[in-house]
Amino acid sequence: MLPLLAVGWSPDHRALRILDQRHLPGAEVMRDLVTLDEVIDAIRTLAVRGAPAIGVAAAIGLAVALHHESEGHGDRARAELANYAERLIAARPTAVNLSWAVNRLLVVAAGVDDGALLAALRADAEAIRTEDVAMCEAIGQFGLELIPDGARVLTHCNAGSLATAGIGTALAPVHLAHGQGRRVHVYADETRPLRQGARLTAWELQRAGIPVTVLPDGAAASLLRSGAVDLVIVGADRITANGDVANKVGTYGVALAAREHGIPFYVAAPWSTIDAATPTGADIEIEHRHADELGDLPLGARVWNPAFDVTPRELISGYLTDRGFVKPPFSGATGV
Ligand SMILES: CSC[C@@H](O)[C@@H](O)C(=O)COP(=O)(O)O
Repeated sequence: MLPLLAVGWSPDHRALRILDQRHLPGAEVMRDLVTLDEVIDAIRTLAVRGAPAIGVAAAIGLAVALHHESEGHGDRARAELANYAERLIAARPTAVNLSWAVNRLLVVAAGVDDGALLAALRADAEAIRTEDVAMCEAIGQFGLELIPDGARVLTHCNAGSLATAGIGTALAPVHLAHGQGRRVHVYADETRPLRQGARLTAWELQRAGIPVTVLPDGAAASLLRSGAVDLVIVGADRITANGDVANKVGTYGVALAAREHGIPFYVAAPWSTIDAATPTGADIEIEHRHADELGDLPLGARVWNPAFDVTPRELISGYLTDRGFVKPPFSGATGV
């Protein structure tokens, strides 16, 4: 089976290449993006999505767009750098990996002269991509102990290969366990309103030959009560200093139900998702999205459509990272 390329470079390294997730599961459409507007639009519309993937996309996209739009002149690129960085960071506010990646490139830029700027940005964007691949692999290796033969795992949203440059975060141990011949069954919450679980997680797991059952979000509590699930693993968009976790809306409800029914609830994320500068989940900016995403509604109906929610640390059994299982507080640590 060919590895999944959700985000990376075009073969000539002149463009950001993404698998446009808006077309999944129906069609596999690869797109090459070169302008800043194209990159921002792809992030906003979830053509590329998932916290680590949008960090990688922003890093490669910034390097590529600056090169393209400054026609390769470092002095012109430097004049645009701060403005491009600000616009990219504003594309989606909740996943810390986006600002983490862009700020990392700004630090690199500050350390080189104009003549070396574009090459240095490209090199660091590539380093962010390869580090993400390695972090996913490490998360998978550390997480293997959670997935014995016959494990039944519930997940919410998509924190797999489609959400990273590698084999995913929450799904990394699942992919590796399956690769070792362990039987594993995944229950994928549909994940309203954009259906990342039904469209993306189910597609990714089927492609890998891993058995998957999709359920409506509203059925997750009953499934957990039924005894059909051994553990829950989800990804994260931001983990604050005290251990609170922002992830796709609906995660909090799953965590509450898991606690009620005595089922372990794990969060898997790379170190770059830990935001030690933000004290608690209450300090996280939660992205709100357009009412259209909720489908047909009576004219004039009011809508509350947060893209993420916060799960408090008390509900989290363990934090699985590329450095192993870690415990809050994370105040001494920083992903940046
Ligand atoms: C490894 S991805 C972790 C999270 O980013 C993921 O669980 C999630 O909430 C993605 O939300 P999305 O709105 O699809 O970008």
